[in-house]
Amino acid sequence: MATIHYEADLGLIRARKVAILGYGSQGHAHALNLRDSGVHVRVGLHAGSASKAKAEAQGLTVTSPAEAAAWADVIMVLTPDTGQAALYQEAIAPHLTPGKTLMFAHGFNIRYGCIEPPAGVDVSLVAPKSPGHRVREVFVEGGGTPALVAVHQDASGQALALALSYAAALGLTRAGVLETTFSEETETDLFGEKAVLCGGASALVKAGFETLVEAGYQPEIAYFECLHELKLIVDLMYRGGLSFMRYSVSDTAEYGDYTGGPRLVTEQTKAEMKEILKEIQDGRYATAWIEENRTGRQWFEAQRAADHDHPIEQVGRKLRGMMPFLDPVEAPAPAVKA
Ligand SMILES: NC(=O)C1=CN([C@@H]2O[C@H](COP(=O)(O)OP(=O)(O)OC[C@H]3O[C@@H](n4cnc5c(N)ncnc54)[C@H](OP(=O)(O)O)[C@@H]3O)[C@@H](O)[C@H]2O)C=CC1
Ligand SMILES: CC[C@](O)(C(C)=O)C(=O)O
Ligand SMILES: [Mg+2]
Ligand SMILES: [Mg+2]
Repeated sequence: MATIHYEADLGLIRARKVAILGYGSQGHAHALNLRDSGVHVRVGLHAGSASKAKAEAQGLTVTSPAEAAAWADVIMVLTPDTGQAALYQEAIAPHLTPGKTLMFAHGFNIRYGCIEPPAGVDVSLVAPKSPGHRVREVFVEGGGTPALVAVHQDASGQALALALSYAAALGLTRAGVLETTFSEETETDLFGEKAVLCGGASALVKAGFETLVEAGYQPEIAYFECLHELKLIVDLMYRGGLSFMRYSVSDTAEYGDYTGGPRLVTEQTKAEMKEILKEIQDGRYATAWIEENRTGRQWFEAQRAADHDHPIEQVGRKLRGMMPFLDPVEAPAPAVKA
């Protein structure tokens, strides 16, 4: 049974100075939620950072990552995973004196041995099971998102209590903070995003859309059927599990669920999921991703560019533009053209 924390002593984190390195999806949410919970926060950003103006506009103090790391008792690393090892060497390690705490929102660099902190510091992880923008929005609404907590090094004997206090300041204990290890967090997170949440879901949505459009149906209908309505269906699962979704949809849809699902997600699909998990566990997947970044991310940027103007994206932009109540947003244009 998982150990789940719903309470923590906020006083511990309020008594520390916290540096948030990075101000992207997670960084802005952590910095703002901590600040609103009465914690002393500074943001560390590299020279020329596009995020700097946003952080300053929110009233946050922004310095270089090295200055923030030198100032802080707790250093939370919220920059992209594959750049963290270099940032650690340049800006964090020189200031990681005994008694400080190094924190992550994902265990990648510790799990795969890219960062090896010195003895004498605490190393922990608070990993929201949520995109950063929701971590902020749900906190502002008075709720919280679930999260995982893990300790890699406990020099002070207080590493878990401090990480839980940090999580509470983010609102995460309102939903539950599950104790885990860096390995379990890293491997399950990489598996979930690759096989189900991002890889699996977007491939399913695109294949459904393409099947309908190639058969001559209108792209607008295919968009609503395969992308827009998926959110509404997942919302039912989110609130009441698969059973409530099946209760809310028609019996005809439920019959389609039982007859269609197993034809698409077959034993072969599950065998591929197991292979994906094995590659994550033995480090092949992490090595490939680190190498892709080291060699300039050409393949990655080409995938991003190709999907940016996929027909489902073109028709989606037009339809969302007619529904301002959805609060439509545009992702930045890809760095390269398709
Ligand atoms: N995205 C999510 O919701 C989740 C992310 N995580 C983890 O959180 C961490 C951060 O990911 P995410 O929030 O997606 O990252 P983003 O890509 O959204 O943001 C990265 C931020 O880091 C800044 N940055 C880049 N390089 C440097 C540097 N050298 N020094 C200082 N700042 C830098 C960027 O600035 P600029 O853009 O101005 O260059 C940007 O503000 C990762 O470990 C990730 O695995 C965990 C759970 C969910
Ligand atoms: C599902 C993707 C994620 O793991 C997350 C939002 O939890 C990420 O790395 O962004
Ligand atoms: Mg995740
Ligand atoms: Mg992830």
